[in-house]
Amino acid sequence: RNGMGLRPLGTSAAEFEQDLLSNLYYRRGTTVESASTQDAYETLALTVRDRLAERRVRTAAAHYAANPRWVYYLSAEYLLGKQLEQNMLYSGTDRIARIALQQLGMDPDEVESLDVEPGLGNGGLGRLAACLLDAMATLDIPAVGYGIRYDLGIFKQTFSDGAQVEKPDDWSYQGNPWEFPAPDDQQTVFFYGHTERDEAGKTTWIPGEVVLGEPSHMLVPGHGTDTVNIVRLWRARGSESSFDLSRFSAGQYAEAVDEAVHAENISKVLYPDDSTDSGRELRLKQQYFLVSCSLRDIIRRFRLRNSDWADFPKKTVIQLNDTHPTLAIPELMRLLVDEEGLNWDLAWALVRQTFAYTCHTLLPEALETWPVPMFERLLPRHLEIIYTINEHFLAEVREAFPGDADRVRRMSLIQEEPERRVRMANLAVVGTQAVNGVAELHSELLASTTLRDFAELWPDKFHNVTNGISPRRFIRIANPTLSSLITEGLGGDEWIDDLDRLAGLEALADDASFQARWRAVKQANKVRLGLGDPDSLTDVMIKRFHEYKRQQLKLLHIITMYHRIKANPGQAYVPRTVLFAGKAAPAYHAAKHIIRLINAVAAVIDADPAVSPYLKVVFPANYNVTLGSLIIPAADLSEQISMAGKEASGTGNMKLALNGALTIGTLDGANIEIRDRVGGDNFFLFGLDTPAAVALKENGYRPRDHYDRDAELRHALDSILDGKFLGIGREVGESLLNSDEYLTLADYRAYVDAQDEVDVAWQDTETWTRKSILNTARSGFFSADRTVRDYAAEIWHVNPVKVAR
Ligand SMILES: CCc1ccc([C@H](C)CC(=O)N[C@@H]2O[C@H](CO)[C@@H](O)[C@H](O)[C@H]2O)cc1
Repeated sequence: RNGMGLRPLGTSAAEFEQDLLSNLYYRRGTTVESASTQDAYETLALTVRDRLAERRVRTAAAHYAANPRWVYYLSAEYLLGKQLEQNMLYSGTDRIARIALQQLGMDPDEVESLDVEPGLGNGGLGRLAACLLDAMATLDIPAVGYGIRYDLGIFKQTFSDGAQVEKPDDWSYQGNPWEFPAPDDQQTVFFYGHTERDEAGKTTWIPGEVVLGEPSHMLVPGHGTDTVNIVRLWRARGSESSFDLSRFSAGQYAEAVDEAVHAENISKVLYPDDSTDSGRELRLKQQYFLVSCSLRDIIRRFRLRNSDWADFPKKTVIQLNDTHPTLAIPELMRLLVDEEGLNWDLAWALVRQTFAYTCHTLLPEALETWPVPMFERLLPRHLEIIYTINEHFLAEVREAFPGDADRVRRMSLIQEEPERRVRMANLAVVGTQAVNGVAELHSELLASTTLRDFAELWPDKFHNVTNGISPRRFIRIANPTLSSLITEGLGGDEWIDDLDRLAGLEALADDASFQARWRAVKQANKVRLGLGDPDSLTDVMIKRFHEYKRQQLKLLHIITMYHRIKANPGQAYVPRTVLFAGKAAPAYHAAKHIIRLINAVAAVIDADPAVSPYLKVVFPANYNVTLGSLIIPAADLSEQISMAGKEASGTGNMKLALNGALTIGTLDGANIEIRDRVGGDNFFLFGLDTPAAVALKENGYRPRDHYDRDAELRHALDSILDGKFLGIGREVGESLLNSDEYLTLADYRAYVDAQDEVDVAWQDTETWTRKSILNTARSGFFSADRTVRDYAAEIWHVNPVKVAR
């Protein structure tokens, strides 16, 4: 019997098979003979889940006993990826599970193919949240992730005539075996209504709408340890009384369920924007729903072992993943002052010590602000609290910068002109003890531009924590063949949880046989991907579509190659497969025009026998964690070509370098730190850096100048404008020629020249392989474990709690 008084779950294939059978009979209610593949999948999932749940129980016991300082990660998005393969690896059941399934006459691959990816995020921010949760558990840090359990995740992308088409992603319509619903922990959330003050000055919020938040959690296992943390996702429900029986019996069926449907709409769908503030009221409702449910749950957990509010910040650090959960600041003030009766100053001191804020963008349009009238209607009490916070804060600003009215106007939590709006980024900075950017350049630019006023007032509040990625997800699971070659080369697999050990590969970078096997692994991964000629240079650009990321620049290079090959058919060319993948926000038309043009160019090249032997453009639909895990191991060249000063960090750049791809990139985001660590010889750098880009924009940038003086560029743009590609792309061509906000034409020549260097380098196979091995060997820094260690040391001040076996 283990510490929980239970017979420990077996580790042999026979014992696993036993558990499979009992789960098939007792939890799935069927037999081997009549079991469907879905039955087999659910049963397998439950059997694997049990082994992690066993650790979860021991983790909860250890955390309860330790009464530690907790990290609560509040995020509107989590891109967790498929769970089965990960949970089999972490529970050490991947081998025995396959044997047991075969024993029962089931095909493991067929069963595993039913695992679904919960697409509860848009891109970088959502995936980073998942990588950090994985690292926190692996480092034995007591932590809980809080989020929203959207019924519909990020839309499914298909193409029709090359144009993006969005379809709803009902990811859990077959159910989700990886979650534990906990309706008993439901919370009550208020909206609308008004506030009343009694003679003692105590404020009460009389809501106009009441909604229930029902949680379910998924296990977040650590790798190589027994810690199993959780991510708790809230789903909105109508209150008991929301079903109107009288209307129903009057035959008004729709009206009868109206209130319930209205409530459930709050967690119905993820907003598919990843850098433009939609400003929709439902989005604000989602954000408040998330923070209200989560804070009540955090306080419930605090009270299990503590009773003095003064201990709250000692036992609790809440990380705000961008501004989306910033309402947590006024909400905790409301709970402490209105419900717990603390005085304002004490409550404010506790709140500021409790929260920390990570900013993930530099784009002004991505910084959320909410119209005061909408805010007042939906959250009347919170607006009052924000006004009071602002009053105290602006007094502090006036004190520190007497007579500087402009600064007061810039720093105020309320934008006054042209309309009154609540500035969520300002509130996030004022209400937290720490603010960080996600790469060195980003953090510098935050302190010197976007949040400059605040950095001048509170310089010590500003930190940098460079992003990282889970080595478990993005090399051990995504690239098992490279992982076993590395394990062999290093004489052990400790590197997976201690990524700096990859440095040991440097000694093998020139070893001919190791090189040959390194190339063979990449080749096999290309064959596995099955998109384009495996012998060609696989040139990969995988990320959300946005003009600052400059997929349009990659497109100009493709068209230039096309023209060169057409113009000089006899010449030898490095065969290249250019792979795009990524979604555009449905309302982002400029990005969707670029997608359509890419597919048109791909079709024209594919149909051209003079070019297609040397150049192929592929664009697999519906980019997500699963597709990324297939593409990344097959990549030779990683496109990180954003306009300098625009990409906060990037994390795809780290995943591709870790898997041996060479980067062609600008001095932007984490590209700079990747180049510093892998070495300038092993990175293709080009383009304007941030100061040069800013200067060019300030001195009246004229894209047409580049068009006029660069023949290849002019030829490429003219072919777009003349409709040479199925008549598609005029909007793209005109916006480049007339506005080109992200300096695409200014960087064109340097980029094309750098790509020519790539072609030359590719032909020196040994040197290319050496550079590839060195990229992997020097990527240890970009482990999410290092990122979490930085957060823990600089911002969270938390310690690991070991879970006894
Ligand atoms: C209001 C709409 C909205 C939604 C999401 C966002 C995210 C912050 C966008 C995002 O995913 N940012 C990316 O975050 C990554 C993780 O830190 C960085 O690596 C990327 O550079 C950054 O673009 C902004 C605005």
